Amino acid sequence: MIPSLKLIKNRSDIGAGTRGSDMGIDAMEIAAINKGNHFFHQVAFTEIQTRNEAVYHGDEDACGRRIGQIVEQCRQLAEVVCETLTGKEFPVIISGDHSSGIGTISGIKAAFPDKTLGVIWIDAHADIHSPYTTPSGNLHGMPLAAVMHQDNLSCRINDVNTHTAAAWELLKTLGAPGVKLHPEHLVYFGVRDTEPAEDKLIEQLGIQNYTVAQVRQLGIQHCIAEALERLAACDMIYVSFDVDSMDCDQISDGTGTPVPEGFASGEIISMTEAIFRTGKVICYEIVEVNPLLDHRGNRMAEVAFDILDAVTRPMLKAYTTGE
Ligand SMILES: NC(=[NH2+])NCCC[C@H](N)C(=O)O
Repeated sequence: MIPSLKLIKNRSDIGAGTRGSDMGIDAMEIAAINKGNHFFHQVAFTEIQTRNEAVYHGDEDACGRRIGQIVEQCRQLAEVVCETLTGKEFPVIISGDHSSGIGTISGIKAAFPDKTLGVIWIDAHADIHSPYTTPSGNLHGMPLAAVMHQDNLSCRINDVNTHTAAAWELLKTLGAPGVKLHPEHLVYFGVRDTEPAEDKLIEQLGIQNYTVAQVRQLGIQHCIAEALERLAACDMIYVSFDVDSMDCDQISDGTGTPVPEGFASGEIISMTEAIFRTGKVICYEIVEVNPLLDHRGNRMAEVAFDILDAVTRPMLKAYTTGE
């Protein structure tokens, strides 16, 4: 049976350095309305309470900005993701910034502690820093290190205070104890803007990244088939789509950390559809749409909505028609 889809709106932007990704959800809804598409009206949704007022507080955590509030945000998101999955629904999450990945993965592991998780992370960034290596202090650059328990201390550049260090340990244990994702069960698509500490860790852990050029040269179906082969031992797959994986020059700069030479939206759709065809995907997330930074009207949100619509349409159709 195909589970019914549950939309989780997580309007949190405090893991990013620039404000406004909390408005990405509303920008996508407006894009849908303007296209005459009733997705946001038809799909059941839950909203996660935000802590975005944290931007007004003094922040002592230079190596993990607003980390205390992000622990709470991710804890709450994890609870809702877990409830959704145990209620046999399929969570589709729209988040502000990508620190949400900690909450989502923690929720999946809370729901299925004994199952092996595979993650396909479609992003321009590796998001594998820890407070010890981050150049910015922004938590949206750290979600994968948190769930994989990778502090990467051999590349340490920061002195981390005790509050940040304690909150980081809390982030690692959200939802379920232990490592939630093993490096061999993570596959990147489109990563092209990293720092040396990330490059070293990726190499050391042997994490696979399919670059935009490789995907074009080898073909989408080939790369996805290979990626899925790598995740053959995984019982379930989470697809995390950061819109900055797309080409900011060709599509839009409506995202906090835009990067050129990325994917086209059609490529993202084909890749995601191929991943969904495995039947193993149990959760899908879109992040980092920031309409305040968009120099092309509401284009990033329009494109992000088209992708959401395309990848969820078969699921929606199946459960409304009972196929
Ligand atoms: N999810 C994102 N947009 N991440 C951007 C991270 C950028 C940079 N690596 C940092 O840690 O600050």
